Amino acid sequence: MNIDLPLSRIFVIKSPQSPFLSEQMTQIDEFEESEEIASQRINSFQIATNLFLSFKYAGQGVSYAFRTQRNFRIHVIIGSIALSLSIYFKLSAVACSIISLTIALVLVLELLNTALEAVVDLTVGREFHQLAKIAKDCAAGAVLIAAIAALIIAGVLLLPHILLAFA
Ligand SMILES: Nc1ncnc2c1ncn2[C@@H]1O[C@H](COP(=O)(O)OP(=O)(O)OP(=O)(O)O)[C@@H](O)[C@H]1O
Repeated sequence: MNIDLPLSRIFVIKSPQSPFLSEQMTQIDEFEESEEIASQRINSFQIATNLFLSFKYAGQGVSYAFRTQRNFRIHVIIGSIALSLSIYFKLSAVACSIISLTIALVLVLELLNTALEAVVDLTVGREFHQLAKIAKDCAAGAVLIAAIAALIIAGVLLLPHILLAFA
């Protein structure tokens, strides 16, 4: 059995009465051809020709998020405080690694949220679109969930040390 069969094709085969069957099959074939062309990124704007330039543009992305996104700055500040406290209280290597990973997760999702917002704005501009709302709300929701998880983890690992220091 061919397990690589696209879901859309399985759906079409299982619906022989579909009036759009041949049209859908043509669309799928065209899509597969265009996907091959797209994978070569012939029409893409490619200027990062070496590793150094790739790092430079990645750095510009982080810098853009820091300059323009208030939430990103807040997460960087809270993350830095949490990491400093982990070092100050001499938390174990495992605990420090877990805190670092949760901070990274929040920042990574914040960057992806910013990227998605840019792509949505590029696509729909100032027009209201229900799908644009879903895309932006879900991306923001992903950041929120990661931030709550980070707070819980920081609370579990750091709070006992903070309370002891003030006791
Ligand atoms: N084109 C659109 N169509 C429909 N709803 C939209 C559209 N653009 C934004 N929204 C709604 O407005 C909300 C805020 O969008 P906006 O682009 O201002 O993000 P933001 O305030 O920069 O978000 P964040 O704080 O996550 O960076 C979205 O979560 C969405 O509900």
